[in-house]
Amino acid sequence: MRTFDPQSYQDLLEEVLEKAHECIVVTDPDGFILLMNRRYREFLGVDHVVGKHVTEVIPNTRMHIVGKSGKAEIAEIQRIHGQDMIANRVPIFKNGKLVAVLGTVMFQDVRELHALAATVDQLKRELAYYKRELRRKLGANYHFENIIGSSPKMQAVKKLAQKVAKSDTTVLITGESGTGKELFAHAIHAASRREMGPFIRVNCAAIPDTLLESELFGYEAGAFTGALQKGKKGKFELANHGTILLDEIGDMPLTLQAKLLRVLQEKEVERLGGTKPISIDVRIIASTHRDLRERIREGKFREDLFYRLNVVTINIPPLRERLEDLPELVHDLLDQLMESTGIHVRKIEEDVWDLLSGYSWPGNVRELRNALESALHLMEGDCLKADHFLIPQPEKKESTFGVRPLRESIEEAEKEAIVRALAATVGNKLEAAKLLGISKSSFYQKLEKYGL
Ligand SMILES: Nc1ncnc2c1ncn2[C@@H]1O[C@H](COP(=O)(O)OP(=O)(O)OP(=O)(O)O)[C@@H](O)[C@H]1O
Repeated sequence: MRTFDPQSYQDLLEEVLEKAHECIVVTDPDGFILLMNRRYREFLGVDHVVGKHVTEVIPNTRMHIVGKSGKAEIAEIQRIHGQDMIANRVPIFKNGKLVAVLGTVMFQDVRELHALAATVDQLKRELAYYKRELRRKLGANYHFENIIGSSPKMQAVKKLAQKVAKSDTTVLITGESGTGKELFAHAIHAASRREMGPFIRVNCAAIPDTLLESELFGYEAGAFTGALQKGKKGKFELANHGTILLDEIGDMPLTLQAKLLRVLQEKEVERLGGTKPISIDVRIIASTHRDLRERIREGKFREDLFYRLNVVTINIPPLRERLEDLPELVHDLLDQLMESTGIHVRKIEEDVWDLLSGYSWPGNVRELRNALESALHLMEGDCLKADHFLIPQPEKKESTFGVRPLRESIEEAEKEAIVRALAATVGNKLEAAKLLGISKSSFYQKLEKYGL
Protein backbone atom coordinates (compact mmCIF):
# COMPACT_ATOMS: atom_id res chain seq x y z
CA MET A 1 0.00 0.00 0.00
CA ARG A 2 1.19 3.55 -0.75
CA THR A 3 1.22 6.45 1.72
CA PHE A 4 0.77 10.09 0.76
CA ASP A 5 2.22 13.24 2.19
CA PRO A 6 -0.82 14.97 3.84
CA GLN A 7 0.10 18.39 2.47
CA SER A 8 0.41 17.28 -1.15
CA TYR A 9 -2.75 15.21 -0.71
CA GLN A 10 -4.67 18.32 0.40
CA ASP A 11 -3.21 20.34 -2.49
CA LEU A 12 -4.34 17.64 -4.88
CA LEU A 13 -7.87 17.62 -3.47
CA GLU A 14 -8.12 21.39 -3.85
CA GLU A 15 -6.89 21.14 -7.41
CA VAL A 16 -9.43 18.39 -8.21
CA LEU A 17 -12.32 20.45 -6.82
CA GLU A 18 -11.17 23.55 -8.62
CA LYS A 19 -10.81 21.80 -11.97
CA ALA A 20 -14.00 19.70 -11.72
CA HIS A 21 -16.55 20.20 -14.47
CA GLU A 22 -19.41 20.04 -11.95
CA CYS A 23 -20.52 23.02 -9.81
CA ILE A 24 -19.50 22.36 -6.19
CA VAL A 25 -20.07 24.41 -3.02
CA VAL A 26 -19.41 23.62 0.65
CA THR A 27 -20.85 25.63 3.54
CA ASP A 28 -20.70 25.38 7.30
CA PRO A 29 -23.91 24.32 9.11
CA ASP A 30 -25.06 27.98 9.28
CA GLY A 31 -24.71 28.47 5.54
CA PHE A 32 -21.38 30.37 5.38
CA ILE A 33 -19.37 29.40 2.32
CA LEU A 34 -16.20 27.40 2.99
CA LEU A 35 -15.47 26.56 -0.62
CA MET A 36 -16.90 27.17 -4.08
CA ASN A 37 -15.13 25.78 -7.17
CA ARG A 38 -14.26 27.76 -10.25
CA ARG A 39 -17.00 26.22 -12.41
CA TYR A 40 -19.71 27.36 -9.95
CA ARG A 41 -18.18 30.84 -9.53
CA GLU A 42 -18.04 31.28 -13.30
CA PHE A 43 -21.63 30.09 -13.69
CA LEU A 44 -22.84 32.57 -11.05
CA GLY A 45 -20.48 35.31 -12.23
CA VAL A 46 -19.05 35.88 -8.72
CA ASP A 47 -15.61 35.91 -7.08
CA HIS A 48 -14.17 35.96 -3.53
CA VAL A 49 -17.17 34.23 -1.98
CA VAL A 50 -15.50 32.35 0.89
CA GLY A 51 -16.94 33.56 4.22
CA LYS A 52 -20.07 35.05 2.67
CA HIS A 53 -23.50 33.71 3.53
CA VAL A 54 -24.74 31.38 0.80
CA THR A 55 -28.03 33.29 0.42
CA GLU A 56 -26.04 36.35 -0.72
CA VAL A 57 -24.38 34.36 -3.49
CA ILE A 58 -26.75 31.62 -4.72
CA PRO A 59 -30.36 32.51 -5.52
CA ASN A 60 -33.05 30.24 -4.04
CA THR A 61 -30.47 28.20 -2.17
CA ARG A 62 -31.40 25.83 0.68
CA MET A 63 -27.88 24.92 1.83
CA HIS A 64 -28.38 26.67 5.21
CA ILE A 65 -31.72 24.85 5.65
CA VAL A 66 -30.04 21.47 5.12
CA GLY A 67 -27.38 22.69 7.59
CA LYS A 68 -30.15 22.89 10.19
CA SER A 69 -32.33 19.91 9.19
CA GLY A 70 -29.44 17.52 8.55
CA LYS A 71 -31.57 15.93 5.82
CA ALA A 72 -30.13 15.44 2.34
CA GLU A 73 -32.01 16.85 -0.64
CA ILE A 74 -31.32 15.00 -3.87
CA ALA A 75 -32.23 16.03 -7.41
CA GLU A 76 -34.17 19.13 -6.36
CA ILE A 77 -35.02 21.71 -8.99
CA GLN A 78 -33.53 25.10 -8.18
CA ARG A 79 -34.04 28.19 -10.31
CA ILE A 80 -30.90 30.29 -10.88
CA HIS A 81 -30.67 33.18 -13.34
CA GLY A 82 -33.85 32.02 -15.11
CA GLN A 83 -32.55 28.45 -15.49
CA ASP A 84 -34.00 25.43 -13.73
CA MET A 85 -31.03 23.48 -12.35
CA ILE A 86 -30.97 20.13 -10.64
CA ALA A 87 -29.18 20.31 -7.33
CA ASN A 88 -28.09 17.94 -4.56
CA ARG A 89 -27.50 19.11 -0.97
CA VAL A 90 -25.86 16.63 1.35
CA PRO A 91 -25.03 17.17 5.07
CA ILE A 92 -21.56 16.03 6.15
CA PHE A 93 -21.19 14.57 9.63
CA LYS A 94 -18.03 14.06 11.71
CA ASN A 95 -18.26 12.01 14.89
CA GLY A 96 -22.04 12.32 14.64
CA LYS A 97 -21.93 16.12 14.46
CA LEU A 98 -23.01 18.06 11.35
CA VAL A 99 -19.94 19.96 10.25
CA ALA A 100 -20.69 21.08 6.69
CA VAL A 101 -23.05 20.87 3.75
CA LEU A 102 -21.95 19.79 0.27
CA GLY A 103 -23.89 21.22 -2.65
CA THR A 104 -23.50 20.00 -6.24
CA VAL A 105 -25.33 20.76 -9.42
CA MET A 106 -26.18 17.72 -11.55
CA PHE A 107 -27.56 19.53 -14.59
CA GLN A 108 -27.01 23.24 -14.99
CA ASP A 109 -30.24 23.40 -16.92
CA VAL A 110 -33.19 21.04 -16.57
CA ARG A 111 -33.38 21.09 -20.39
CA GLU A 112 -30.09 19.13 -20.29
CA LEU A 113 -31.98 16.44 -18.39
CA HIS A 114 -34.80 16.47 -20.91
CA ALA A 115 -32.25 16.25 -23.71
CA LEU A 116 -30.60 13.31 -21.94
CA ALA A 117 -33.97 11.59 -21.48
CA ALA A 118 -34.72 12.11 -25.17
CA THR A 119 -31.31 10.67 -26.11
CA VAL A 120 -31.88 7.63 -23.88
CA ASP A 121 -35.30 7.19 -25.46
CA GLN A 122 -33.83 7.38 -28.94
CA LEU A 123 -31.10 4.89 -27.99
CA LYS A 124 -33.72 2.50 -26.62
CA ARG A 125 -35.64 2.66 -29.91
CA GLU A 126 -32.44 2.11 -31.90
CA LEU A 127 -31.51 -0.83 -29.67
CA ALA A 128 -34.91 -2.46 -30.22
CA TYR A 129 -34.51 -1.98 -33.98
CA TYR A 130 -31.02 -3.51 -34.03
CA LYS A 131 -32.19 -6.41 -31.86
CA ARG A 132 -34.92 -7.19 -34.37
CA GLU A 133 -32.51 -6.88 -37.31
CA LEU A 134 -29.86 -9.00 -35.61
CA ARG A 135 -32.40 -11.71 -34.82
CA ARG A 136 -33.45 -11.69 -38.49
CA LYS A 137 -29.84 -11.89 -39.68
CA LEU A 138 -28.75 -14.58 -37.26
CA GLY A 139 -31.40 -16.80 -38.67
CA ALA A 140 -33.40 -17.87 -35.61
CA ASN A 141 -36.52 -16.99 -37.48
CA TYR A 142 -38.77 -19.67 -36.11
CA HIS A 143 -40.55 -19.50 -32.82
CA PHE A 144 -42.80 -21.99 -31.07
CA GLU A 145 -45.86 -20.28 -32.53
CA ASN A 146 -44.58 -21.21 -36.02
CA ILE A 147 -44.71 -24.91 -35.14
CA ILE A 148 -48.09 -26.16 -36.29
CA GLY A 149 -49.84 -29.03 -34.55
CA SER A 150 -52.34 -29.20 -31.71
CA SER A 151 -52.55 -32.98 -31.49
CA PRO A 152 -51.89 -34.19 -27.92
CA LYS A 153 -48.55 -35.68 -29.07
CA MET A 154 -47.34 -32.40 -30.57
CA GLN A 155 -48.59 -30.38 -27.62
CA ALA A 156 -46.59 -32.57 -25.23
CA VAL A 157 -43.44 -32.21 -27.34
CA LYS A 158 -43.84 -28.44 -27.60
CA LYS A 159 -44.40 -28.15 -23.86
CA LEU A 160 -41.20 -30.06 -23.10
CA ALA A 161 -39.20 -28.03 -25.63
CA GLN A 162 -40.51 -24.73 -24.24
CA LYS A 163 -39.54 -25.80 -20.74
CA VAL A 164 -36.05 -26.90 -21.69
CA ALA A 165 -35.46 -23.74 -23.78
CA LYS A 166 -35.13 -21.65 -20.62
CA SER A 167 -32.15 -23.61 -19.32
CA ASP A 168 -28.75 -24.18 -20.90
CA THR A 169 -29.20 -27.94 -21.05
CA THR A 170 -27.87 -29.93 -23.98
CA VAL A 171 -30.79 -31.22 -26.03
CA LEU A 172 -31.05 -34.17 -28.38
CA ILE A 173 -33.85 -33.90 -30.93
CA THR A 174 -34.83 -37.12 -32.66
CA GLY A 175 -37.44 -37.83 -35.30
CA GLU A 176 -37.83 -39.00 -38.87
CA SER A 177 -36.71 -36.83 -41.74
CA GLY A 178 -38.90 -33.73 -42.25
CA THR A 179 -40.61 -33.87 -38.84
CA GLY A 180 -39.36 -30.40 -37.91
CA LYS A 181 -36.20 -31.09 -35.89
CA GLU A 182 -34.47 -28.00 -37.19
CA LEU A 183 -37.61 -25.95 -36.63
CA PHE A 184 -37.63 -27.02 -32.98
CA ALA A 185 -33.92 -26.21 -32.58
CA HIS A 186 -34.56 -22.67 -33.89
CA ALA A 187 -37.53 -22.22 -31.58
CA ILE A 188 -35.56 -23.42 -28.54
CA HIS A 189 -32.79 -20.94 -29.33
CA ALA A 190 -35.26 -18.11 -29.89
CA ALA A 191 -36.95 -18.78 -26.55
CA SER A 192 -33.68 -19.02 -24.61
CA ARG A 193 -31.60 -16.36 -22.88
CA ARG A 194 -29.23 -16.70 -25.85
CA GLU A 195 -31.80 -15.42 -28.35
CA MET A 196 -29.61 -12.41 -29.19
CA GLY A 197 -26.57 -14.63 -29.75
CA PRO A 198 -25.83 -16.51 -32.96
CA PHE A 199 -27.61 -19.68 -34.09
CA ILE A 200 -25.20 -21.82 -36.08
CA ARG A 201 -26.23 -25.02 -37.84
CA VAL A 202 -23.78 -27.67 -38.96
CA ASN A 203 -25.01 -30.55 -41.05
CA CYS A 204 -22.61 -33.31 -40.00
CA ALA A 205 -23.82 -35.57 -42.83
CA ALA A 206 -23.36 -33.01 -45.61
CA ILE A 207 -19.75 -31.97 -44.91
CA PRO A 208 -17.04 -34.42 -46.06
CA ASP A 209 -15.33 -36.15 -43.12
CA THR A 210 -12.00 -34.57 -44.06
CA LEU A 211 -13.41 -31.04 -43.75
CA LEU A 212 -15.74 -31.51 -40.80
CA GLU A 213 -13.01 -31.13 -38.19
CA SER A 214 -11.76 -27.77 -39.51
CA GLU A 215 -15.35 -26.63 -40.03
CA LEU A 216 -16.21 -27.34 -36.42
CA PHE A 217 -13.02 -26.34 -34.66
CA GLY A 218 -11.33 -23.95 -37.10
CA TYR A 219 -7.63 -23.82 -37.87
CA GLU A 220 -4.57 -21.67 -37.31
CA ALA A 221 -2.65 -19.98 -40.12
CA GLY A 222 -0.59 -22.51 -42.10
CA ALA A 223 -2.23 -25.51 -40.40
CA PHE A 224 -2.32 -27.32 -43.73
CA THR A 225 -1.75 -26.70 -47.45
CA GLY A 226 -4.51 -24.49 -48.78
CA ALA A 227 -5.31 -23.06 -45.34
CA LEU A 228 -6.24 -19.39 -45.22
CA GLN A 229 -3.39 -16.99 -44.36
CA LYS A 230 -4.91 -15.75 -41.14
CA GLY A 231 -6.52 -19.02 -40.05
CA LYS A 232 -10.25 -19.55 -39.69
CA LYS A 233 -12.73 -19.66 -36.87
CA GLY A 234 -14.65 -22.90 -36.47
CA LYS A 235 -18.43 -23.15 -36.05
CA PHE A 236 -18.07 -23.54 -32.29
CA GLU A 237 -16.25 -20.23 -32.04
CA LEU A 238 -18.79 -18.59 -34.34
CA ALA A 239 -21.59 -19.86 -32.10
CA ASN A 240 -20.03 -18.33 -28.97
CA HIS A 241 -22.72 -16.98 -26.60
CA GLY A 242 -25.33 -18.60 -28.82
CA THR A 243 -26.46 -22.04 -29.88
CA ILE A 244 -24.94 -24.63 -32.19
CA LEU A 245 -27.15 -27.20 -33.89
CA LEU A 246 -25.25 -30.37 -34.75
CA ASP A 247 -27.65 -31.72 -37.34
CA GLU A 248 -27.43 -35.42 -38.29
CA ILE A 249 -25.08 -36.08 -35.38
CA GLY A 250 -25.59 -39.82 -35.94
CA ASP A 251 -23.44 -39.48 -39.07
CA MET A 252 -20.47 -37.86 -37.34
CA PRO A 253 -17.22 -39.86 -37.78
CA LEU A 254 -15.98 -41.65 -34.64
CA THR A 255 -12.72 -39.68 -34.43
CA LEU A 256 -14.63 -36.42 -34.33
CA GLN A 257 -17.06 -37.81 -31.78
CA ALA A 258 -14.10 -38.14 -29.38
CA LYS A 259 -13.15 -34.48 -29.99
CA LEU A 260 -16.74 -33.35 -29.54
CA LEU A 261 -16.93 -35.19 -26.25
CA ARG A 262 -13.91 -33.21 -25.04
CA VAL A 263 -15.56 -29.95 -26.08
CA LEU A 264 -18.66 -30.88 -24.12
CA GLN A 265 -16.61 -31.77 -21.06
CA GLU A 266 -14.06 -28.95 -21.09
CA LYS A 267 -16.12 -26.19 -22.77
CA GLU A 268 -13.03 -25.40 -24.81
CA VAL A 269 -12.07 -25.90 -28.42
CA GLU A 270 -8.65 -26.23 -29.95
CA ARG A 271 -8.10 -25.08 -33.51
CA LEU A 272 -6.31 -27.40 -35.91
CA GLY A 273 -2.61 -26.60 -35.67
CA GLY A 274 -3.33 -24.48 -32.58
CA THR A 275 -1.49 -24.71 -29.32
CA LYS A 276 -3.83 -23.19 -26.80
CA PRO A 277 -7.46 -24.05 -26.13
CA ILE A 278 -10.13 -21.36 -26.58
CA SER A 279 -12.93 -21.12 -24.02
CA ILE A 280 -16.41 -21.15 -25.48
CA ASP A 281 -19.86 -20.58 -24.09
CA VAL A 282 -22.18 -22.44 -26.44
CA ARG A 283 -25.44 -24.28 -25.98
CA ILE A 284 -25.48 -27.54 -27.88
CA ILE A 285 -28.48 -29.00 -29.63
CA ALA A 286 -27.93 -32.22 -31.54
CA SER A 287 -30.42 -33.81 -33.89
CA THR A 288 -30.69 -37.03 -35.83
CA HIS A 289 -33.17 -39.15 -37.74
CA ARG A 290 -31.15 -42.24 -36.81
CA ASP A 291 -31.64 -44.55 -33.87
CA LEU A 292 -28.49 -43.70 -31.88
CA ARG A 293 -28.80 -46.79 -29.66
CA GLU A 294 -28.73 -48.90 -32.80
CA ARG A 295 -25.64 -46.96 -33.99
CA ILE A 296 -23.97 -47.67 -30.63
CA ARG A 297 -24.67 -51.41 -31.07
CA GLU A 298 -23.15 -51.23 -34.54
CA GLY A 299 -20.04 -49.57 -33.07
CA LYS A 300 -20.68 -46.37 -35.05
CA PHE A 301 -21.56 -44.07 -32.20
CA ARG A 302 -19.80 -43.55 -28.85
CA GLU A 303 -21.89 -44.50 -25.89
CA ASP A 304 -20.26 -41.85 -23.63
CA LEU A 305 -21.09 -39.13 -26.17
CA PHE A 306 -24.65 -40.39 -26.42
CA TYR A 307 -25.13 -39.99 -22.66
CA ARG A 308 -23.59 -36.51 -22.76
CA LEU A 309 -25.98 -35.42 -25.50
CA ASN A 310 -28.99 -37.26 -24.24
CA VAL A 311 -29.57 -34.98 -21.22
CA VAL A 312 -33.02 -34.11 -22.52
CA THR A 313 -34.41 -35.90 -25.56
CA ILE A 314 -37.19 -34.44 -27.62
CA ASN A 315 -38.70 -37.03 -29.90
CA ILE A 316 -40.90 -35.58 -32.62
CA PRO A 317 -43.55 -38.09 -33.68
CA PRO A 318 -43.95 -38.86 -37.40
CA LEU A 319 -46.88 -37.28 -39.21
CA ARG A 320 -48.70 -40.61 -39.70
CA GLU A 321 -48.97 -40.90 -35.89
CA ARG A 322 -50.69 -37.52 -35.58
CA LEU A 323 -52.93 -37.31 -38.60
CA GLU A 324 -55.24 -35.02 -36.67
CA ASP A 325 -52.62 -32.29 -37.36
CA LEU A 326 -53.19 -32.65 -41.12
CA PRO A 327 -55.98 -30.05 -41.64
CA GLU A 328 -54.12 -27.41 -39.63
CA LEU A 329 -50.84 -28.16 -41.43
CA VAL A 330 -52.44 -28.22 -44.89
CA HIS A 331 -54.17 -24.88 -44.34
CA ASP A 332 -51.06 -23.24 -42.93
CA LEU A 333 -48.73 -24.61 -45.61
CA LEU A 334 -51.23 -23.65 -48.33
CA ASP A 335 -51.34 -20.10 -46.99
CA GLN A 336 -47.54 -19.93 -47.23
CA LEU A 337 -47.52 -21.50 -50.70
CA MET A 338 -50.32 -19.29 -52.01
CA GLU A 339 -48.26 -16.30 -51.00
CA SER A 340 -45.06 -17.54 -52.62
CA THR A 341 -46.64 -18.95 -55.82
CA GLY A 342 -49.53 -16.54 -56.27
CA ILE A 343 -51.81 -19.54 -56.98
CA HIS A 344 -55.08 -19.36 -55.10
CA VAL A 345 -57.07 -22.31 -53.69
CA ARG A 346 -60.73 -21.66 -52.97
CA LYS A 347 -61.88 -25.19 -52.19
CA ILE A 348 -60.39 -28.50 -51.13
CA GLU A 349 -62.43 -31.54 -52.24
CA GLU A 350 -63.31 -34.24 -49.70
CA ASP A 351 -61.29 -36.92 -51.52
CA VAL A 352 -58.11 -34.91 -50.81
CA TRP A 353 -58.46 -35.60 -47.10
CA ASP A 354 -59.02 -39.33 -47.73
CA LEU A 355 -55.91 -39.40 -49.87
CA LEU A 356 -53.71 -37.45 -47.46
CA SER A 357 -54.76 -39.37 -44.38
CA GLY A 358 -54.34 -42.73 -46.15
CA TYR A 359 -50.68 -42.08 -46.94
CA SER A 360 -47.73 -42.95 -44.69
CA TRP A 361 -45.71 -39.72 -45.23
CA PRO A 362 -42.15 -41.09 -44.94
CA GLY A 363 -40.86 -37.55 -45.59
CA ASN A 364 -43.30 -36.08 -43.06
CA VAL A 365 -44.13 -32.34 -43.11
CA ARG A 366 -41.46 -31.57 -45.70
CA GLU A 367 -43.04 -34.15 -48.05
CA LEU A 368 -46.49 -32.75 -47.33
CA ARG A 369 -45.31 -29.28 -48.27
CA ASN A 370 -43.77 -30.55 -51.52
CA ALA A 371 -46.91 -32.55 -52.34
CA LEU A 372 -49.05 -29.44 -51.84
CA GLU A 373 -46.74 -27.30 -53.92
CA SER A 374 -46.78 -29.65 -56.91
CA ALA A 375 -50.58 -30.07 -56.53
CA LEU A 376 -50.97 -26.30 -56.75
CA HIS A 377 -49.09 -26.29 -60.04
CA LEU A 378 -51.20 -29.12 -61.44
CA MET A 379 -54.47 -27.58 -60.36
CA GLU A 380 -56.60 -26.00 -63.04
CA GLY A 381 -59.08 -23.54 -61.64
CA ASP A 382 -59.07 -23.04 -57.88
CA CYS A 383 -60.34 -26.34 -56.50
CA LEU A 384 -57.81 -28.82 -55.13
CA LYS A 385 -58.63 -32.48 -55.93
CA ALA A 386 -57.02 -35.81 -55.03
CA ASP A 387 -56.00 -36.20 -58.70
CA HIS A 388 -53.62 -33.26 -58.35
CA PHE A 389 -51.44 -35.11 -55.86
CA LEU A 390 -48.47 -37.21 -56.85
CA ILE A 391 -48.78 -39.55 -53.90
CA PRO A 392 -50.02 -43.14 -54.25
CA GLN A 393 -53.80 -43.53 -54.07
CA PRO A 394 -54.99 -45.79 -51.22
CA GLU A 395 -55.06 -49.45 -52.31
CA LYS A 396 -58.38 -50.58 -53.78
CA LYS A 397 -59.89 -53.09 -51.35
CA GLU A 398 -61.60 -55.32 -53.95
CA SER A 399 -58.36 -56.31 -55.71
CA THR A 400 -56.93 -59.76 -55.00
CA PHE A 401 -53.34 -59.51 -53.77
CA GLY A 402 -53.08 -56.20 -55.57
CA VAL A 403 -53.63 -57.87 -58.98
CA ARG A 404 -55.67 -55.81 -61.42
CA PRO A 405 -56.35 -55.95 -65.13
CA LEU A 406 -53.13 -55.04 -67.00
CA ARG A 407 -54.92 -52.18 -68.80
CA GLU A 408 -55.73 -50.54 -65.46
CA SER A 409 -52.13 -50.78 -64.25
CA ILE A 410 -50.80 -49.41 -67.55
CA GLU A 411 -53.26 -46.54 -67.48
CA GLU A 412 -52.34 -45.72 -63.90
CA ALA A 413 -48.63 -45.73 -64.75
CA GLU A 414 -49.33 -43.52 -67.77
CA LYS A 415 -51.37 -41.07 -65.73
CA GLU A 416 -48.67 -40.89 -63.06
CA ALA A 417 -45.98 -40.27 -65.69
CA ILE A 418 -48.01 -37.38 -67.11
CA VAL A 419 -48.63 -35.87 -63.70
CA ARG A 420 -44.94 -36.10 -62.87
CA ALA A 421 -43.92 -34.54 -66.18
CA LEU A 422 -46.31 -31.66 -65.54
CA ALA A 423 -44.91 -31.18 -62.06
CA ALA A 424 -41.35 -31.24 -63.35
CA THR A 425 -42.12 -28.59 -65.97
CA VAL A 426 -44.30 -26.56 -63.62
CA GLY A 427 -47.37 -27.11 -65.83
CA ASN A 428 -45.70 -26.38 -69.19
CA LYS A 429 -47.50 -28.90 -71.46
CA LEU A 430 -45.17 -28.59 -74.44
CA GLU A 431 -42.12 -29.25 -72.25
CA ALA A 432 -43.95 -32.10 -70.49
CA ALA A 433 -44.78 -33.78 -73.82
CA LYS A 434 -41.11 -33.45 -74.84
CA LEU A 435 -39.98 -35.04 -71.58
CA LEU A 436 -42.32 -37.97 -72.16
CA GLY A 437 -41.17 -38.33 -75.76
CA ILE A 438 -44.67 -38.06 -77.23
CA SER A 439 -46.28 -35.59 -79.59
CA LYS A 440 -48.20 -32.56 -78.42
CA SER A 441 -51.49 -33.84 -79.78
CA SER A 442 -51.13 -37.26 -78.19
CA PHE A 443 -50.28 -35.51 -74.92
CA TYR A 444 -53.48 -33.43 -75.10
CA GLN A 445 -55.54 -36.55 -75.86
CA LYS A 446 -54.16 -38.24 -72.79
CA LEU A 447 -54.78 -35.19 -70.62
CA GLU A 448 -58.40 -35.33 -71.66
CA LYS A 449 -58.65 -39.09 -71.22
CA TYR A 450 -57.43 -38.86 -67.62
CA GLY A 451 -59.33 -35.68 -66.86
CA LEU A 452 -56.12 -33.80 -65.99
N1 LIG B 1 -44.87 -28.70 -37.12
C1 LIG B 1 -44.52 -28.00 -38.19
N2 LIG B 1 -45.16 -26.85 -38.47
C2 LIG B 1 -44.82 -26.12 -39.57
N3 LIG B 1 -43.87 -26.45 -40.42
C3 LIG B 1 -43.19 -27.59 -40.20
C4 LIG B 1 -43.47 -28.41 -39.07
N4 LIG B 1 -42.63 -29.47 -39.09
C5 LIG B 1 -41.86 -29.31 -40.17
N5 LIG B 1 -42.19 -28.18 -40.84
C6 LIG B 1 -41.60 -27.70 -42.10
O1 LIG B 1 -41.12 -28.85 -42.79
C7 LIG B 1 -39.83 -28.63 -43.35
C8 LIG B 1 -38.83 -29.59 -42.75
O2 LIG B 1 -38.58 -29.24 -41.40
P1 LIG B 1 -37.15 -29.42 -40.73
O3 LIG B 1 -36.06 -29.08 -41.70
O4 LIG B 1 -37.16 -28.71 -39.44
O5 LIG B 1 -37.17 -31.00 -40.52
P2 LIG B 1 -36.00 -31.95 -40.01
O6 LIG B 1 -36.64 -32.94 -39.09
O7 LIG B 1 -34.86 -31.16 -39.47
O8 LIG B 1 -35.60 -32.69 -41.36
P3 LIG B 1 -34.23 -33.48 -41.73
O9 LIG B 1 -34.04 -34.56 -40.72
O10 LIG B 1 -34.53 -34.06 -43.09
O11 LIG B 1 -33.14 -32.46 -41.74
C9 LIG B 1 -39.51 -27.17 -43.09
O12 LIG B 1 -39.95 -26.43 -44.21
C10 LIG B 1 -40.35 -26.83 -41.87
O13 LIG B 1 -40.63 -25.49 -41.83
